Amino acid sequence: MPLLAVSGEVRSVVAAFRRFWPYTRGDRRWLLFSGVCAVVAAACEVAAIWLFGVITDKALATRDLDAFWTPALSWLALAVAAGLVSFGGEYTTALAGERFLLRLRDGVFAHIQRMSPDFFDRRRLGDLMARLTDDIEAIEELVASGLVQAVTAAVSVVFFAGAALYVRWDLALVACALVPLFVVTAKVFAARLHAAAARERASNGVMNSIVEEGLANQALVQSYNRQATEASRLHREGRRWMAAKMAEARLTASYGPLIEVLETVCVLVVLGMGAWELSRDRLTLGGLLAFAAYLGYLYPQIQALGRLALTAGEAAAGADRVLQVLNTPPEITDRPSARPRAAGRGRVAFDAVTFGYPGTGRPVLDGLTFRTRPGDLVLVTGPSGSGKSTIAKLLLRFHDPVAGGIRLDGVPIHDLTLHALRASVTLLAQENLLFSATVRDNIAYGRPGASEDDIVAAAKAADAHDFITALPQGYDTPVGQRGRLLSGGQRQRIAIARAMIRDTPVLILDEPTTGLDEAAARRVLTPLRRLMEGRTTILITHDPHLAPRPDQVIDLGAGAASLRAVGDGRADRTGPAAQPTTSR
Ligand SMILES: Nc1ncnc2c1ncn2[C@@H]1O[C@H](COP(=O)(O)OP(=O)(O)OP(=O)(O)O)[C@@H](O)[C@H]1O
Repeated sequence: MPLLAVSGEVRSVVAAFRRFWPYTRGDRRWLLFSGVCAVVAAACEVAAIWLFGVITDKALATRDLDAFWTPALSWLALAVAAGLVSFGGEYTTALAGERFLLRLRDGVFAHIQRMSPDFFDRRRLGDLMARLTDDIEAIEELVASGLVQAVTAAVSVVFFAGAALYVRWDLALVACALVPLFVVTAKVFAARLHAAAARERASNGVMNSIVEEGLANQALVQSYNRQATEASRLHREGRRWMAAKMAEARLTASYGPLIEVLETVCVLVVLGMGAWELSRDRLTLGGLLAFAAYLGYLYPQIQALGRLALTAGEAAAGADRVLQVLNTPPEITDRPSARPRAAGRGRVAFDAVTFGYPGTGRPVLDGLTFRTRPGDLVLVTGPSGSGKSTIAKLLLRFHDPVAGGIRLDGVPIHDLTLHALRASVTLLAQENLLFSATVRDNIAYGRPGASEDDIVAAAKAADAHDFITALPQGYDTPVGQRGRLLSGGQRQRIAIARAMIRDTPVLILDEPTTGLDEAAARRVLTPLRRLMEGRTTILITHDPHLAPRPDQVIDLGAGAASLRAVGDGRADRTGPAAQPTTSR
């Protein structure tokens, strides 16, 4: 922003500009077109003011009506032309701005989707959502429409100042001598506004989180009678947000009047000098009026530049928050040499895998080794917190082991692209979430483009077809937020159908009967067994009934992995602290 000297928030604005400018690619010609429109509109205004001076001197002062028509009609033509280019400029600015926003939101969302689930577990969803919506809009105000407004204001300043200089350079210099006052005022205000906006943005994120968490957990809130607590949490944060908003309002509200007083001082000084010149016959009345009109147009443009500096300060606060996300690299990425290999038959091998969650200092898995044949059933047991689900997260590469390696069909999993790896493994998690869509959409989520016959066949195999057809709209019934309009057992059977249609060689079942009562758990057993048929299955469970005849048992008891190979003894080794036990 031209009105700001180099300072903290200018660096922030420049950094944001540099980082986000590439997102304007494809729309720069529209931005350029908007800029050209702004120049033409400003030129039309300058010419119109000149015509106003001509009318005053040639028609009004001389009372000559004949001299009125030509400049008046020219003025009208200029007004129409200015109107048309203004429309074109504003429309293309909006178009470029909205397309910029679309691209930026897509880019940030794509980046966020590459983060491992741990990233989300450590952050508040509502805050991330605020970054993806409000904060991104603030950036648009800086980079796309902000830029066009800055160019418009800057060009207008040059034109009006040039015209004023042309009419009376000495008066114009006096008028311009007061401009630094505007600059200093804008700078002081922008710095303070940046700080207030940063508080406001952060508070907005927290408020969003409180609303999101409160609404997502309404059943818990109501059953624990905690409505008042939730309301007061929101109220407290709302007050903080209000205080920051009021600080912003105080600054913007006092900036306008202050600038107006400065402007009035400038205009009065110039008019005083003009009156002096007029009395000495060194200036015509039309000349003075045109000169005053140029100033009347010039100062608001300087004001607009100042205001843009304030907006830029606010936008930079939003940009900082988006940059925090964009500058966090995904923990797990494809190696350049990773290949999108086709899925094999599902041989899984863990070789001396050691892993601990970052910042916990203690390994959850310590030298875990096991191997499966295609189609094997591996039962993983152990007390709560012993690392059973961690095995699933490592196989899906939500995290990478600290030591040791994991192979799928003989290929180290980090030599596969994440897409290829995950296309070979299906996870049926403890808490099976459905999307807020229809039953059909939720099943088809397992394989986009699945045919109606495939969907029905998967639902039948999951023993879900009967209850689905009994629903009011059958396969078109909406399942509600997170599938909450269905029972736990029904949700689970739809999740089984979804896994069924995905049809991958490796399957991970993480406590698939958690949260189901005995009858519901029994009902999912048959479809679960159907799902496991012919796939390498890693079954994490406390319930041995789920897998009466496993090929291997991994017992992650009390910090030590004990591995029991059932059959041909493919279990090679256990964690260092454990002794392998082979049974049967
Ligand atoms: N994202 C994480 N960050 C830090 N620690 C974690 C994370 N996820 C799990 N842990 C810790 O790692 C340990 C193993 O967790 P894991 O979920 O694998 O246990 P589990 O055996 O599946 O437990 P449960 O039977 O209760 O589901 C736990 O002590 C847990 O606190």
